[in-house]
Amino acid sequence: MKKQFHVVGAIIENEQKEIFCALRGPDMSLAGFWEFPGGKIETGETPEEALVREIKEEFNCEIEVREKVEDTTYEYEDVMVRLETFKAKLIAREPIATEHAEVRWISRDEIRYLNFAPADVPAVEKISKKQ
Ligand SMILES: Nc1nc2c([nH]c(=O)n2[C@H]2C[C@H](O)[C@@H](COP(=O)(O)OP(=O)(O)OP(=O)(O)O)O2)c(=O)[nH]1
Repeated sequence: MKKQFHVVGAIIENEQKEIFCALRGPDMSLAGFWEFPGGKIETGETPEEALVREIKEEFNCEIEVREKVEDTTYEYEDVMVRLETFKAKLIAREPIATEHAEVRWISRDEIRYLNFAPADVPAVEKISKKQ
């Protein structure tokens, strides 16, 4: 059976209504794909706790987790990923890339043109339509 990961991703919106997107680097799995920042839930954590921890670890900032946007399971060639995405607000510091190749704030009109990881596509489509 394939390995299964339960992953959380944050849809962080700024005051200009742009969304924070991160590009996976060459040393990461799914290299070259854009994603919503986040990571794997550890044992004993709620999805919201995992998201706050991952964003602090990888982007050195604090978020507050808001409502859930999407819950999708995607079967990659070697792993199954269940990705839950949540809206989130920055409450302290600006996010900075420590592991990712690049980060960008993108408008909802433009977000569909980024090459997002396949598991993220339903969430990207959902937020692209909403203004
Ligand atoms: N963080 C995040 N991961 C995602 C998204 N979409 C998606 O398929 N993934 C996948 C990539 C990874 O296989 C896994 C998340 O793992 P992680 O962010 O903890 O990454 P990692 O570098 O520790 O994982 P890995 O390279 O060891 O596989 O979920 C997304 O929007 N955000």
